Formats: sequence, C-alpha cells, structure tokens
Amino acid sequence: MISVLSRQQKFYSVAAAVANISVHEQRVTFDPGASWFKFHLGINRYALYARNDPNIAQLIKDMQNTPVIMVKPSGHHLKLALKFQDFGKAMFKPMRQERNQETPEDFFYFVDFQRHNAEIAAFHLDRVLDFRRVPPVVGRFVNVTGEILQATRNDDLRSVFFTSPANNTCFFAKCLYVCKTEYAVCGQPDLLEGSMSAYLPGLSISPRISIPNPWTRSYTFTGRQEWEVNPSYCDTVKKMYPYNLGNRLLNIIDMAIFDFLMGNMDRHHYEIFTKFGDAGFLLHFDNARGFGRHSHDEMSILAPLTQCCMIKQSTLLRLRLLARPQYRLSDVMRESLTLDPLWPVLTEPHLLALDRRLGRVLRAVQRCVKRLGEQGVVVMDFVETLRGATPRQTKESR
Ligand SMILES: Nc1ncnc2c1ncn2[C@@H]1O[C@H](COP(=O)(O)OP(=O)(O)OP(=O)(O)O)[C@@H](O)[C@H]1O
Ligand SMILES: [Mn+2]
Repeated sequence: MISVLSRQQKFYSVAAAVANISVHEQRVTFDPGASWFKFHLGINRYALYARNDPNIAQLIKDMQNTPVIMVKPSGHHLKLALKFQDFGKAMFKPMRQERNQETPEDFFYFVDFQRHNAEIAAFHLDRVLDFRRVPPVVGRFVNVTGEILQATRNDDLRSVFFTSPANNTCFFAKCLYVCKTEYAVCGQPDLLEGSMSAYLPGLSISPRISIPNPWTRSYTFTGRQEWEVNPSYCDTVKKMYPYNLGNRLLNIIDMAIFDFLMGNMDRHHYEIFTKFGDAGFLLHFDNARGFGRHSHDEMSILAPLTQCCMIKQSTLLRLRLLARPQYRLSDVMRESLTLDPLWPVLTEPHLLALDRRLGRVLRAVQRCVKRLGEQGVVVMDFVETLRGATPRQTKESR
C-alpha cells in the first residue's frame, strides 16, 4: 500500500513540476495499532464502538492532528474525502452557517444548509443516548491551501479553487442537483472550520445497504406521504418485512427520537451492515441538517413513536435518566461538547431545546402507556437478551 502511494507521489510531483504547481510530499506510515484501524476492528453487531472504548478518544485526537495527505471531492455539497498520514480516512464537511443563525422558516428541509456543527453535536448526542450508531466526528480547522489545495491530486477539485475579493482562499462545489443554497466556502484567509467524520471500513469488507425510511418525507414542495395522512400507518408497517421481525421497528423509533431531539427532518434513508443480518443496528449517518431551529419542535419527526406507541426499554430508561436534574441532557451535552476543539459547537438555545424536546418525547410515551399500558408500549430489547433474558424473535439473514 505504501509503495503504491510513494510511486503515485513521485509521479504527481513530476507532473506538478511540469505544470508549475506546488504539491506537498508527505511521509506515510501504516501502523496496525492506528486508532482508525482499531475502530474498524471494534465494530460489532450492537454498536460502532464500546461504551468506554479509550480508542475513540484517540481516534478523535488523531482526526484533529494528523496531517492530510490526500483529498478527493466526495459527491456534492462541498464535502471532501480526506486521507491522513496514518492511512485513516475522514469525511470533511466545511462550515456553511454561523452557529447563531436559525434556519429561515420558509426553507424546505431539503434545501437547508448542511451544518458541520450539527454533525459534531449529533455524534455527541448519539453517544450520550448510548446508541453509538454515529461514526466518531470531531471539529478541525483546516488550512484550505496547505491541507486541501496542495494535498489534492484531483484536477476537478483544483479547478474549483479561487481567491475572493477579500483575499481569502475559497472553493465551490460542482453539484448535480439541489444546489440552490450551495455556493462557495472560504477560509479566513486560509483557515476553514469543518467536521471530520471517521470513515467506516470500505464496502468490500463491510458491505452496507441503504434502505428507504418508512417515514420518509416527500422531497417536493407539495407532496404528502402516506404516514402524514393515515394515522394507522404503523399497522401497515408492522406487517411488512423486515419491520415484522426483531428490533427493526424499535430501531426506527430510536432513530426518530434521535432526529426529533435535534430537529432533523432529512432522514430519507438509513443504512445497515449486511453482515449483522436484520437484527443489526441502524447507522445514523448524515446529521448535518439537525440543529437548524432551536425555537421550533417539529412533532412530525416523532411520528414513528407516536403512531406505533412502542419504545425499547433501554432507550426509555436512558431518556428518563437524562430528564433528571442531576443528568440533564443539556448539561451532559454541554460537558461532552467541551471535548471538541470547536467548542461550544452548539449555542445555549439549542442545548436548552434538547431538554424541552426530551420532555415532549417522555410525554408522548406517557400518553401511549395511558392508552395501552406499560406492557404494551415498553419492549425489552436485545441489550436485555445479552444479560440472559429470553431473546426476542429475530431473523438472521445469512
Ligand atoms: N463516516 C462515514 N463512513 C463511511 N461512509 C460514510 C460516512 N459518512 C457518510 N458516508 C456515506 O456517504 C454518503 C453521503 O454522506 P452524507 O449523506 O453525510 O453527505 P451528503 O452531503 O448529505 O450527501 P448525499 O446528498 O449524497 O446524501 C452517506 O449516505 C454514506 O453512505
Ligand atoms: Mn445525505
């Protein structure tokens, strides 16, 4: 792997010298003890990492400090795939919006900005909720010239760089669709803050599939989905494979709670690892459209919970804990976010909105319990089966 890379580097430096562009040569090393590699090895069928895994702190540190050796554009939306000197990879989403800006009321969720701080905060929220289904994310100041322009060998990416009238280095996205709000990002003059999300292992070793969310929204200005008009929609879903088996529907409900807490309406698909079968957890990828409006609680995001009236016992216990004054969600989040170099990451109104929304989730559960009884609503999930309780019916795909 290293020899291929140094051959490539040699080739590029010759080409760059001819074209009179400067490229950085980086020394690369592969260490089997590298934090990104340990992260990959630690993924199991229950979560992306263990609750007290010290390697996650190391991975976060490494994504902050390790020199970038390669950059490629990744899809559209200005996001970039970075490779570090230790061969780790991360997805970089640059800052597009000031922290104290609220998404305008007239914005549709699908043209809303992607927020790098939402990606960071979502990782912390997911961990505080004890889900551990978001790959580790950390903020970082990147030097647009030194760490992106000079590190990339990608001509398309080079071609989108320019210097702004204020003399800042900027680049824009070549996007295919929904680019109305996507223009350019600029460093100050070179420094640009953004989020780094640790890459999962490649699809060839850990295949994943992307599945439409049964509670997806219509990505048009006027469309309505069935769940928005049919209050017994969940009865239909419950009968459908794979929601008729195991934990899948409960996992969707967990995801809805997670999205409701951060106000993310953009959960059109979810992904699972195929190796863990139908009982595997859902990956909570792409949280960049969360934390847009702190003054509004979008109740429709909770539809899977309010329509199905089911919740995992482990999730409910965690939520109840985070509603107690000693472990208040906003306090735990505020403390957790101090670990990020882009602290405070979220403004106070966004943190306080978390407590208000948590209260709403618990009240929604309470209404279900009143109607159907605790037995009918609170479901033992496989966290319990680990401790020797009767396993719930699960269907494994091979
Ligand atoms: N940390 C990661 N590791 C591996 N794959 C990832 C990671 N983050 C995102 N991806 C993959 O890349 C896809 C696009 O990422 P994401 O959704 O965050 O960006 P986006 O700008 O919204 O792009 P898109 O419009 O394509 O969804 C995800 O659906 C997922 O399959
Ligand atoms: Mn996306």
